[in-house]
Amino acid sequence: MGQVKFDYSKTAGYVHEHEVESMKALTESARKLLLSKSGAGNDYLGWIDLPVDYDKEEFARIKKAAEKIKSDSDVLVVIGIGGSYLGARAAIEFLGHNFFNSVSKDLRKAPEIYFVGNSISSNYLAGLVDVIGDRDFSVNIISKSGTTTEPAIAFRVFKKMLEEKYGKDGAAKRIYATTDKAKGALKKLADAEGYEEFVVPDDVGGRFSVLTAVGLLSIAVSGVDIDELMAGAASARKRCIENDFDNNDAMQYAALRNIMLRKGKSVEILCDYEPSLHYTLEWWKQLMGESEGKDNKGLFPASVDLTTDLHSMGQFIQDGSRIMFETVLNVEKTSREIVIEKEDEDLDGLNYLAGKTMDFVNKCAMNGTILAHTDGNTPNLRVDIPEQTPFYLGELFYFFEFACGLSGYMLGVNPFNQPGVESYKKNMFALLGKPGYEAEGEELRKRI
Ligand SMILES: O=P(O)(O)OC[C@H]1O[C@H](O)[C@H](O)[C@@H](O)[C@@H]1O
Repeated sequence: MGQVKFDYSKTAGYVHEHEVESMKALTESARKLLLSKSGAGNDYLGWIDLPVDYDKEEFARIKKAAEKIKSDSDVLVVIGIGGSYLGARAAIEFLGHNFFNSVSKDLRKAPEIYFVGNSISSNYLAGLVDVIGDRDFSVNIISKSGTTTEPAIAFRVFKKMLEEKYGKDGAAKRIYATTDKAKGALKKLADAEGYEEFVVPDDVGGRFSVLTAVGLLSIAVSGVDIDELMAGAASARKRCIENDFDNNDAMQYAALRNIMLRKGKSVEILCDYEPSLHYTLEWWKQLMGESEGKDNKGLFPASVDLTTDLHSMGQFIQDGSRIMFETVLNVEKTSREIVIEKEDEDLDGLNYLAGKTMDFVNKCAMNGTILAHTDGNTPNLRVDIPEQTPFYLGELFYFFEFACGLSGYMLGVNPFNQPGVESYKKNMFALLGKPGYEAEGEELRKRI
């Protein structure tokens, strides 16, 4: 069986072995800090042991709830933002049909799944109401804090819609609340209304929560084997915590990221060659961005979908400001093959590809691009994913989480807080006239 692997061999002309060598001690001390739970943000390290130490009773309840939703709903509405949304969406897109919500139910074998409460767009929300129409649906409202504005607004709308359709009691049986075990407005509401509740553990921050009920319920509804997902994460965990640097992909990746930053590369672009990985990149951006972007430091995490964006951003990556490096997610074996056929008249000039698979073409594009960008002084790292299966996705999630924790400590920041996110919220509340923010509101309005 393969495994998710990290490869930095293509940086050979740019990063020297002695530079990697000199990072080993720092990477090892960051790992010690993580595993001994003695570093900054050590209240939020529950994700480290999660794959082997999770609430089995709740896990079984998640599976049961998923079966119920599958049996009584045509649509599942998942309400959440940031860490309460991106992991589930990443997993469902990585593992599901590329046109998950559009294919027939026979192919999908699950309800349609839509994400909402991740913006404040009334247009988007109203559109989703149209999509549901008069069909049966359920709601999974997810908020660790239980007080985030975007999901709270969306929940009001879908809660009312459910209550009008099924009555208060019927609606309560279709609402699943994933939140803190004790505090927050959502917890209070869920208790009062009698919703089925799932817990976001205190010591797992939002962006590290995909393998808790936050991600697992909707992932299970989509038909994914969540035991396999956890097994993959457990297998990556073992390597991350036990192996030495030379056999430790997460340590090597963390080291290479920090070498790049120190050499003046301030942007890391994560690249995929499969549209179904788009949200994996989005999940990664929150993970890295919120963990490292603080104290005026950090790599800016960006992403491109390839080859799509080679026709838009490719010019800049090849030839623009030399501020970035790339990390390519390489799916080694495609889930579905298409062979390019021969045509009698070669009008489009493609007969030289006859008999080749589309994936062969995709891989040639990838390898050619890696070399071209490297030659253009955009160094390339690569993460190899054997196949798009739950097991390997579990490995991938854990690999990135562990590397993120290491990399943040090597940078000298607390990777597990996000104080900067509060500034916009404060201004928004002040402008909205939220009680308690009156004076700030007056000041801000003068500046608009
Ligand atoms: O789950 P919630 O408490 O609603 O939080 C959702 C998201 O919003 C916040 O503003 C944080 O910056 C994120 O880290 C978090 O994932």
